[in-house]
Amino acid sequence: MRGVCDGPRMSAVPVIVLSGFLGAGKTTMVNHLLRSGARIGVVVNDFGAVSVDALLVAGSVDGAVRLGNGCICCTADADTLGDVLAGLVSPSVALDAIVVETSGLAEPVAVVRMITGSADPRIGYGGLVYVVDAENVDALRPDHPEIDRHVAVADLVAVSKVDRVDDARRDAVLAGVRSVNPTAAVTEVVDGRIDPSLLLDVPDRRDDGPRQLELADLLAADSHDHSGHSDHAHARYASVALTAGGALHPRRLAALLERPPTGAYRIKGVVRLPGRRGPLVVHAVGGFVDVAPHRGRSSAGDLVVIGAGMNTEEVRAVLDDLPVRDDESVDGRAEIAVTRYLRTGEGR
Ligand SMILES: Nc1nc2c(ncn2[C@@H]2O[C@H](COP(=O)(O)OP(=O)(O)OP(=O)(O)O)[C@@H](O)[C@H]2O)c(=O)[nH]1
Repeated sequence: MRGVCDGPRMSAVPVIVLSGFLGAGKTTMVNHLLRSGARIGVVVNDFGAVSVDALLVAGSVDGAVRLGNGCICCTADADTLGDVLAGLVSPSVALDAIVVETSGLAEPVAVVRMITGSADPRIGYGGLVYVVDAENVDALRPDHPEIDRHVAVADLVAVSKVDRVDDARRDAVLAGVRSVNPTAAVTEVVDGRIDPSLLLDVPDRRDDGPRQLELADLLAADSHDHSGHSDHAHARYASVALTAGGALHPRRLAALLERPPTGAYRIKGVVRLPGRRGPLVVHAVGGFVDVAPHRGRSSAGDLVVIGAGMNTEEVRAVLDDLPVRDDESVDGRAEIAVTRYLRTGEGR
């Protein structure tokens, strides 16, 4: 899958918002992502309070801001979040993704709006991940209606602590999530072990040459001690790819990007449109679409849908229907369905 979107605009750093009620398992998941080999910036959006999470996440280095593997951890309140993000997306920091962990009490939608509304081309939207605590969610719901409200707007719901409930309870929680949000990607996690590839492009840095033992290595070694539930770790993660030699139909492509299939979390690709000279990089999370001219070397024609709980046959059918058919003519105005998502000044 790597190499599909190697163009410069894909250097827009995806900013993932990670939310969930107090104690749901957000920090545990952040720690797991930090072990993935990707360079991840962690922003703890604690609205002013000194954050215990920041210390936990960075705990192995005495609360230092820059982690040994190049990851960065910092705190930001609503007013400073934009500034913090602007600093983190600078090319010199070279992050693969940023995770903004909102405090359990914060309103994640406000953070999402800030990211999707950002005019900074280096900031991309990486989706809203909401952690639901399988063990405690039923007891919390009556007094905390915001839980269902947040589940309803999430792009991915991670149901945590499934190791602490029986199958019937787990299924009931999953059904409850689906009733509130029928289209989100939904996955179960134990000890935060979500597949990082579901959320971000994990680079293969094995060829980076000799290097010192870093924090990520130590954390990875440590994680092996807790791998009793590894069967769950990659459960339900799926990707479906289309390799198309020719152009895709702009309206059908736009429909896919704007209304991703049930269970899809993100869609990315390098595509051609009929009559348009250069290929385009497309990227969508939760119906938030980003399009840019493709200037990288990888050839156009690949599109990947990544999700959890998808009906992969249905997704395959949607993808197979995208290429312009031989007997089909596409009028020149159709491409606006996709190119309207080009940011200003990007060759609309
Ligand atoms: N058994 C079990 N425990 C878990 C799991 N995920 C997290 N925990 C534990 O639950 C507790 C809370 O996890 P955190 O990751 O700190 O939760 P949080 O959402 O960051 O909490 P706040 O920052 O207080 O909002 C910790 O003791 C974790 O070890 C899981 O899947 N299974």
